[in-house]
Amino acid sequence: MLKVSSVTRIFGQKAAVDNVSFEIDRAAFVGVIGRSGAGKSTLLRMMNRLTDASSGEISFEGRNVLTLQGAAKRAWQGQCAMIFQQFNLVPRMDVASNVLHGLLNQRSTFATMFNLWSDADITRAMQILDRLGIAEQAPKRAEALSGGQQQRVAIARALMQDPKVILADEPIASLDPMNAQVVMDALRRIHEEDGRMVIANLHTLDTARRYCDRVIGMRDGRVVFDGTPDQLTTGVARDIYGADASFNESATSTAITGPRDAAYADAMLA
Ligand SMILES: Nc1ncnc2c1ncn2[C@@H]1O[C@H](COP(=O)(O)OP(=O)(O)OP(=O)(O)O)[C@@H](O)[C@H]1O
Repeated sequence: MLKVSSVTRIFGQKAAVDNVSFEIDRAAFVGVIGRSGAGKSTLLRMMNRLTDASSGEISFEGRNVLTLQGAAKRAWQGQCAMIFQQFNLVPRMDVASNVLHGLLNQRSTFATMFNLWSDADITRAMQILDRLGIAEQAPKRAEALSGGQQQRVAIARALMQDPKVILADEPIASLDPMNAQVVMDALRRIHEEDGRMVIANLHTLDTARRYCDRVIGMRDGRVVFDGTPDQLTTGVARDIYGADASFNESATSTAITGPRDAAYADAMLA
């Protein structure tokens, strides 16, 4: 499905991503972990074509997305929606309009400028907000919402594109543990219910272990681990983070506690 082959990105003298290769053959939930500066964001940004690769290939369903230009590139960016640590919403715009802006790639500039959304688009935006438990926030300005709610608006905006892949760059790094759990549960549910691939950069081990089917560990631009959460032992984690024997897992923990079950998630979303 997604094949990353010998991808490198050089900034100045430094390889931010250094000859990275891996394959994801189904719509899995994949976590990418590693210390700050390991190259996680650069890797995701290359997939989404926000950053150019220096060399290598990234193919999705058999097509190299790194060479796409113009409309084909925009169409690919529509298929792999990106979610950011800082949500990247328009703060003074209402929540529903922020979500509708997920359609930007598919609409003319004219229609977008004048907010000419069809009834079907508006209904869909509201259904997606409802699914994420924040429909009642639709008329509010995005900036009036909590961080966890804003990230769910960003997820709703991504879903508006009906993407095959969701790329999440540190989606919970700005959130408290409770909101982090709500957002991760939402991403996991979207993955399970819709069969969308999720690739999430995560800075905490416990989150990666808990939510991901597969974890890729990066260090200094290279993949140093690629396996299941079970294989991600403390020793392996020490290697990925480049820490010595005093490595303490809790230093990379969001301290999410409590059972991950539907009732709990529903209570949080209510
Ligand atoms: N636009 C840029 N220009 C120059 N250097 C860059 C640029 N973007 C990233 N880098 C460098 O590339 C390396 C990898 O950065 P990247 O942001 O991909 O890492 P990361 O693992 O996502 O870290 P963080 O979690 O801190 O974002 C770092 O050394 C960073 O300074």
